[in-house]
Amino acid sequence: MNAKKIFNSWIVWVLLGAAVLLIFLPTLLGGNNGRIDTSVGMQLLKDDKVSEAKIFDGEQRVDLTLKEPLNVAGVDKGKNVSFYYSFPRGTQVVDAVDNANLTGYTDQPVQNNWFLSMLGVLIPFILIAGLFWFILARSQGGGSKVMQFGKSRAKLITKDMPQVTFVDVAGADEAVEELHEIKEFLREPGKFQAVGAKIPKGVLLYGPPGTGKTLLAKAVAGEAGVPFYSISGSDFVEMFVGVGASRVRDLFEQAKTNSPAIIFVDEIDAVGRHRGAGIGGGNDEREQTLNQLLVEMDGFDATTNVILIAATNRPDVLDPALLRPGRFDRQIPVEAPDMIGREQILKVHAQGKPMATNVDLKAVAKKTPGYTGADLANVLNEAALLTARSNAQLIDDRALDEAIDRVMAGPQKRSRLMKEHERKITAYHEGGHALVAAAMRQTAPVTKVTILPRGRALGYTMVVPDDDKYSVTRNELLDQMAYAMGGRVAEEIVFHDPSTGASNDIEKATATARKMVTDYGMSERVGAVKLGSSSGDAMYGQAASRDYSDAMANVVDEEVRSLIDTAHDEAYAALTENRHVLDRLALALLEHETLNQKEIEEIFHDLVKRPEREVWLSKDTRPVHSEGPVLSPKEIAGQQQDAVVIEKAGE
Ligand SMILES: Nc1ncnc2c1ncn2[C@@H]1O[C@H](COP(=O)(O)OP(=O)(O)OP(=O)(O)O)[C@@H](O)[C@H]1O
Ligand SMILES: [Zn+2]
Repeated sequence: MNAKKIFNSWIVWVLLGAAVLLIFLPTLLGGNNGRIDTSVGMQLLKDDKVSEAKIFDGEQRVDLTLKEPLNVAGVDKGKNVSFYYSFPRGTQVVDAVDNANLTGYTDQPVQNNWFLSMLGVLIPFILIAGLFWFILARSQGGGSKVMQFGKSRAKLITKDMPQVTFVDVAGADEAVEELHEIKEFLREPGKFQAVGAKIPKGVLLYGPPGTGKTLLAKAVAGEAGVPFYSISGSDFVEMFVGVGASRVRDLFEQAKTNSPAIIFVDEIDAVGRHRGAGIGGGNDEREQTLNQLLVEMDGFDATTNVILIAATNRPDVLDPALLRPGRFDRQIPVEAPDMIGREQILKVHAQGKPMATNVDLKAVAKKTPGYTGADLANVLNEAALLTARSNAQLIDDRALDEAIDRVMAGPQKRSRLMKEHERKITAYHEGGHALVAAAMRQTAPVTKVTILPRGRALGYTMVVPDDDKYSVTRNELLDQMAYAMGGRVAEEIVFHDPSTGASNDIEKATATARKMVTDYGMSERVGAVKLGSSSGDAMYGQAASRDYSDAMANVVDEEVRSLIDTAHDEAYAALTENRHVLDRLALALLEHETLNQKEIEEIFHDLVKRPEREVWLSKDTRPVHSEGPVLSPKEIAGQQQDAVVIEKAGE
């Protein structure tokens, strides 16, 4: 921990001061409490000025209460009547007290309230200890807000003149298009003001992490050539009330004096959460910050020329007040890129990286479904690192393949020596996934199987569709569940002793089954009903709320179980029917560790596919309607061409 930082913080000094004060307080107070000289005390007793006396044997102290207020020399106590003095050991003092004419007299032997005096000494130390504990806890909690407190705010608010432009943002054309207008406005506000056009005050970019939200915001500033002020929502959330709000004020002031400008607030959900939500109800500080933000936004007028861009992965938890017209009324989704987008992003990041001539970025894009811009940038960087490490000059396919796996699952664990039996289990497990996937009717081809451990996985099987998919059908989901169970079922069939390696598969299959029942309306017994709300604030530990009865919960559980059971049966059937293929695959895996799509297809040449499933009916009283869909114009055109070809062939 950085001690210097701690002592920079005034709050620490204040607390330390308080503790020191407390240590010396008893002494200081003692002086004021009317300590008098022994001789004076004895004289007072003699002069019959004392009404009550208390002797504390242990402390060798006598407390006196006088009959009337007295200004004793050296002790200006005004109207006080309580004094005490210390006495030397001996009977002298006791005699003096005895001889005096007192209304009350107590002799307290050695009892001397040690507990209380100990407490007086201990409390300051407890305070100091508590203080340090507090600092430690804070700094470990990742926030270390105490330490930042005294720091200049300018460091949290960064000003930048970004050089990036829209060209650097690939595969996010819709978002870029929306932002073009903002750029135009910042460049030529007069043009918009002249026709009375209202420009949005705030733009909200939302989407998964790493999709380029920050990059987009910077690109707007870069294109318009205006300063870019950025701060993260989590920086606002200070422990001291009022700091966040004043920081917001600062930020807007800075931006306004340098307008036109862009203010970028990352992770706005940290301040912009629905008020009164989260653990323990509201958080005053956060609310104040949020309110200040709203006030500042409302204060924008047509001549302000400042645009607020915010980013979040959780638009669902934002306070509705933020989304009202005149605030973040423009909301732009920034999604993970599609295949073409991925290729474009790869092209952007491949600049300045020498590639082997046979490298096909389109193929890389195809192998990386679901990867975000940040992932792809990472893939190319990893590939470059691997190339440099092996002293090669050009990045080739092998480096790219390894980089893709690395980004997905972490580096290979070559050093991990697996026992032969464990490798065999893994080979059958992964073989089981691959075989069941290939035996299903609605599943994309298996493109890779490996038993090289990587990250936390012992191996993995990759099933990648030819095209991006935006929705999934019931049969496809059932297929997915079946091949998720495939690994576990293969272990069962071959070894009669399943391992723990399947826990992740089981978790995935169960999650799919539950969604089919509660979200997708794919269970006959439950029907097309949405159960529970998915807006549960998982980040704050709230589970999705359940808005159905216990009886319905039972039905859901039964349906989930039955779906899993069916998947288990299907995997079992596929694997037992093709046991010889499974053995062949396991053997190849044990020998080569990794198999590519071509090698897998060869092994599967005599694989028996599962039959199509029966037509699914949502209810018995809704029988199969035999008419299928119409042909699309494209299909009709295709058919006519076929007919022409057949005619030609028949000539
Ligand atoms: N569409 C894209 N085109 C080019 N590069 C991209 C794209 N998306 C992301 N990147 C790369 O990923 C990096 C991280 O992206 P960025 O920080 O903008 O993501 P983000 O959406 O703001 O993520 P977070 O939500 O985690 O803040 C960028 O600096 C850039 O190198
Ligand atoms: Zn598995």
